[in-house]
Amino acid sequence: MSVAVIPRALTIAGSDSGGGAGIQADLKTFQELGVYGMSALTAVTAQNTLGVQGVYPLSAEAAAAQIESVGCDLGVHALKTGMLFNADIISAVADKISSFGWKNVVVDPVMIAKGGADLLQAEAVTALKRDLLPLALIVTPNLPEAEVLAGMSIYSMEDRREAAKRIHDMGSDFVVIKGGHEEKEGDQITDLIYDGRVFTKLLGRRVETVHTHGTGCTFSAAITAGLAKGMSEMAAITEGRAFIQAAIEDSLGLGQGHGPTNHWAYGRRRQAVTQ
Ligand SMILES: Nc1ncnc2c1ncn2[C@@H]1O[C@H](COP(=O)(O)OP(=O)(O)OP(=O)(O)O)[C@@H](O)[C@H]1O
Ligand SMILES: Cc1ncc(CO)c(N)n1
Repeated sequence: MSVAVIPRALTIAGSDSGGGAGIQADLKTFQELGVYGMSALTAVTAQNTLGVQGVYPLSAEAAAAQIESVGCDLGVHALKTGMLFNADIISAVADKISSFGWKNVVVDPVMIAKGGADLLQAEAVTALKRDLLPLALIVTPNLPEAEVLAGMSIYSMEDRREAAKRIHDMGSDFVVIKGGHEEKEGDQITDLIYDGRVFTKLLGRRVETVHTHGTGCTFSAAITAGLAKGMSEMAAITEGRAFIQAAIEDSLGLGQGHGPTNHWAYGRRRQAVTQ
């Protein structure tokens, strides 16, 4: 009798005490998508729907030790990185990914929280580009992050394509430039995917809401879960988009500011369809 393999995914990211972003969002998403979740913490944040009240980074050694513990025992089918905060942590994370030889690597290049707090030190961008992007299978910048990585302003779809090409040249096989920060024009949001050959637009319905805390974390975690289950990159990205769309549409209305999305929504909708 064969024993079913349990898909396992690791998130290397910061803690959001409010539970809507960071490792909390990632682990909820992994769980909802049938993937066993593991975590390596890089920083603790005191955070809620109103903003970030404090950032307490861990040492690079602590981050590396957690990755080693997970990698040498439980095994990792796919991983994502989120908030990495400084260049030392980035280098330590990149070293561990290389030494384990992990290929299903999703890099969410988290830089600034929606309220404006720095989640990555400015001087760490060089380390991100030099050490981590060459190891990425998929990188998922939002528009401001794509501008920083590509070193250009983005106004048009043509600019987005140029930025995607530049970021692809840094070593990631797939680049997904997310459209959540688009100027509001019309009722659609475009995520642009580039695989080094073809541009694909993923169109989604724009939801008018303030509850978009942790959308990028949740989206990249859903993609990672798909990869851990053996899905192709495009299938994982497409399911990730459906997961975050449902999570935004059915948001929970918690907190006094930018509230979390609903990590149950996608699974509940699928259950409703099969009943
Ligand atoms: N109002 C919205 N309606 C529908 N989809 C949205 C909305 N806002 C964001 N999205 C989708 O959510 C995903 C994440 O995009 P976004 O640009 O918000 O990421 P982010 O800025 O990195 O998020 P965060 O920093 O809060 O984690 C993308 O697939 C995007 O299209
Ligand atoms: C810990 C953490 N990671 C990422 C984000 C970006 O949403 C956040 N707000 N907090």
